Amino acid sequence: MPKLYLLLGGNLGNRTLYLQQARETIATQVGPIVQASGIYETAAWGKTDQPSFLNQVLEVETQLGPEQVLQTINLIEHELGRERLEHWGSRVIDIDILFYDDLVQQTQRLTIPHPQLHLRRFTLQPLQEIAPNLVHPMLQQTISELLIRCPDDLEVNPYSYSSGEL
Ligand SMILES: Nc1ncnc2c1ncn2[C@@H]1O[C@H](COP(=O)(O)OP(=O)(O)OP(=O)(O)O)[C@@H](O)[C@H]1O
Ligand SMILES: Nc1nc2c(c(=O)[nH]1)N=C(CO)CN2
Repeated sequence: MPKLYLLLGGNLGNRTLYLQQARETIATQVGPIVQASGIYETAAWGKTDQPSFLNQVLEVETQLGPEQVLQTINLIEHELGRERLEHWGSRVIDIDILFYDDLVQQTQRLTIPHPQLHLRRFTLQPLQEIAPNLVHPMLQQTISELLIRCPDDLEVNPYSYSSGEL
């Protein structure tokens, strides 16, 4: 079954509760979560004048194709109250597709692997926890290697491990 890596993030409201609700909905609508990283508190990247985020990475087994995954996670974001206000702005929940097996796809709607994952410590740190030896299919480097070379030095701190348990 295809293996999918998702990044969850949010910096508004009850951040742990939104992550928990996202995990529960993903498990029923996308597929079983086979690994979950701990939850990290991370300084806002890109647009820095906003509250810090909680981020977590999930490995999910799914029978959905990539476009169906995108449709489903957009619906979950909508159900949980996500409003698209501004690019890189504050949000209650954001769900990004990081990898879908070894697929490389660039269309207007969907880019896999996520085009900026190698530039974002808030993504690489939780990803490294559950998939250190995963090889990026375009960059041909492992997640551990990408993390060492990541130019971003924003703070990424462990926040909660118990909530990351399955
Ligand atoms: N790998 C991907 N995962 C999720 N959405 C993607 C991906 N590639 C392209 N998209 C497109 O991006 C849109 C969502 O953009 P969104 O508003 O979440 O961007 P953002 O979270 O502000 O920024 P970023 O994508 O840089 O994290 C989706 O509707 C989708 O069509
Ligand atoms: N720390 C952190 N910063 C961000 C995040 C995020 O999830 N975590 N998401 C963004 C838009 O996708 C922009 N900036």
